[in-house]
Parts: sequence; C-alpha cells; structure tokens
Amino acid sequence: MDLFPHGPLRLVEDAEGGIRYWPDAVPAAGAQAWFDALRAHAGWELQRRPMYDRQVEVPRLLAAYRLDAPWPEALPLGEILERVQARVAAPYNAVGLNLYRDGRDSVAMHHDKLHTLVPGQPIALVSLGAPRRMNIRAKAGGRAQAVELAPGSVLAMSHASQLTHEHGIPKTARAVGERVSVVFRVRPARDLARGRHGPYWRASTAMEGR
Ligand SMILES: O=C(O)CCC(=O)C(=O)O
Ligand SMILES: [Fe+2]
Repeated sequence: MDLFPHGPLRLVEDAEGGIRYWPDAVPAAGAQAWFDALRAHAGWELQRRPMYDRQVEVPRLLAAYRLDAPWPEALPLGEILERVQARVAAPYNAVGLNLYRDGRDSVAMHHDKLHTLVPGQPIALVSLGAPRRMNIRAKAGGRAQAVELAPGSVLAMSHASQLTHEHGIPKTARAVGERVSVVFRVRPARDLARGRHGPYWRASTAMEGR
C-alpha cells in the first residue's frame, strides 16, 4: 500500500533529495497538541546580536536540545522525530526550535551553516501552529519560490541544497497567530560534545530585527 499517494512536492532537485515538502505529514489534532506542549514547556530564549553599533533582538524565540541525551519529559520530541524519520530518515542528533510570536517575527534569507552539519545528511523541518510562508531562492539568482508551511507539514532540505539555495520566513503585516518550527539536524559529534547543538553559538551575519 502506498501511504503517501501524492508524494512530496519537489521544490528543488539535487543528487541528495533536494528540497521536498509534505503538506500533511501529521494529522491536525496531533500537530496542535505538539504546538501546545512545545509552546508551554520549551526553554524559549530571546537572544540579542550585535548589528553595527547596537544590539538587536533576534526576531523570534529560540530553544535547542540534543537528541542523544534525555530532554525534558514534557516535550514531545520523540513522537515528532518518529514522524520525521518515516519521511526523511537520518541519524538526527540535534533539534532547534523557533517560535514566531506574530507577523513581526521572521528569519532573514540564509543557508544553514554547513560546518555545523554532517555532509550528505538532510535537515528536516516540522511546522506547527499558524501557517507562515517560506521563501526559497537559488543563490545563482532568479525568482524566489514561496511555500506556505502548513501546521503538520514536513520540509526536508538536503545538505547540498544549502550550498545552492537560501531560505527565510519573511515578516507579514497580516494578523497571524504563533508558529513553532521544529528543525532536526545531524551535527558533527565534536560539536555536540562541546554543547554546540543549538543556535546559541552560531555567528550570524544576517541583518534581522523586529
Ligand atoms: O522556521 C522555519 O521554518 C525556518 C527556520 C530556519 O530556517 C532555521 O532555523 O535555520
Ligand atoms: Fe534555516
């Protein structure tokens, strides 16, 4: 039996699976329960980063956990990981959480830092809460593709795609509810051993603020 008769939407093609999107990987009720639990119990932090001569707030809240060590019991990371493994199997060992509080929260166009990722392994992103648009653009130029990331969806990005494409969540003037994204990655063991599993140590050059 084919459990995914429509297959994923293929947004970018490359030799490592490119960028693929499954709009309804998780039933709505489950996605809402996960949103509620992560919203309530993740260790959300507001970070500041230097931009020119001032400190700006990173325009979203962040949390991160290792998957090779116990995480707080209230967080349904094991269940979410199981769903992700069914679509995009990989030895994920780190998860980063983003909380977009409203339309002023965003992430600037970027590619995920390659030296913090194991080559050949994918990045898998689960969306929960309010839908938000993601833009994906080839570094070589051309128009961005927009994908409305629905709650319960999974987006897989190959390691190779981080070399060729950028992605971001633009701000929106629309009244939008809170969104949580759950991003599974495979980090090099040396980074995990140094506690470098989250976004905290990433040197960001992105110009972003609220
Ligand atoms: O929230 C999202 O969907 C994207 C997050 C992202 O690009 C990141 O954490 O690197
Ligand atoms: Fe990213």
